[in-house]
Amino acid sequence: MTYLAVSHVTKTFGGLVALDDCSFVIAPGRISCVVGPNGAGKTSIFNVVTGFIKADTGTVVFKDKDVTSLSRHDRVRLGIARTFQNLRLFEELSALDNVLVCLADEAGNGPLAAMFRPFHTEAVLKRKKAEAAALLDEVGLGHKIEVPAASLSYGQKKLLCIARVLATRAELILLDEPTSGLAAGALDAMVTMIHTLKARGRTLLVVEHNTRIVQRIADDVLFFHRGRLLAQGSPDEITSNEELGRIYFGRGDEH
Ligand SMILES: Nc1ncnc2c1ncn2[C@@H]1O[C@H](COP(=O)(O)OP(=O)(O)OP(=O)(O)O)[C@@H](O)[C@H]1O
Repeated sequence: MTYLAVSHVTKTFGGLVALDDCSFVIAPGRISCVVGPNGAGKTSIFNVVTGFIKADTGTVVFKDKDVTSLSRHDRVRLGIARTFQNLRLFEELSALDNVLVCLADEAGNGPLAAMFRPFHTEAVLKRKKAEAAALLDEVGLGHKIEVPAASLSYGQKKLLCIARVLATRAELILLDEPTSGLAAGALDAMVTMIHTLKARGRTLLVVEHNTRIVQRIADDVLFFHRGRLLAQGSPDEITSNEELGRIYFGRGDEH
């Protein structure tokens, strides 16, 4: 079975080539880190895989199904979900409600059911609240259920984003810079969370700038530069490649 296959994807914005004929395959159950200098195309490839942008050319296949023309919502239903660099939480809502809105709807629980079978709807809501609370517990936020997202620390907000992704029941999870901006303790909690997701059978694609974190979490690394996938290999293969090192560190960036 082809788990995830991106083939010949190109995306331009005006004259700028954000993705240039990118092809790669991801095996299930692994953690693949997407690395490269600023503007390399890392977020763009996430956007193409999750349906947030449409590629000019190329295809995306997930579990043998061509999802290239599916909407982002249909892709979530098939099991592809993501987080964002800028989090996109409902800041004024509680942690619980932030997760609740991401929980998949149960069949037969539409507005008509609410009108004619209110007790059923109430029971469904109760079940969903319990499920959302369990997910918050799983990411270590069980004690913050009623707290508005705005009151959480930055590290807790990032964990809340993970709970929201889990609520979609996705099996392929794309995390856009999950460790950026985190202090040591929160960073270790996120690394542990990423390993836990893998241990529970999830497949992860992770945009990660910090090479030390890449070494701690990655089974495979995809190295992007100027929209092109320059290399795919093990963390050791990629970090020991002098040419890639020059590209990555050549701008004096701190990684
Ligand atoms: N919606 C857009 N409109 C115009 N240009 C865009 C758009 N999205 C991305 N780009 C451009 O495409 C290129 C790749 O951007 P992308 O965000 O994918 O890079 P990145 O590797 O994620 O960078 P960073 O590490 O800085 O987040 C950049 O030059 C960026 O400015």
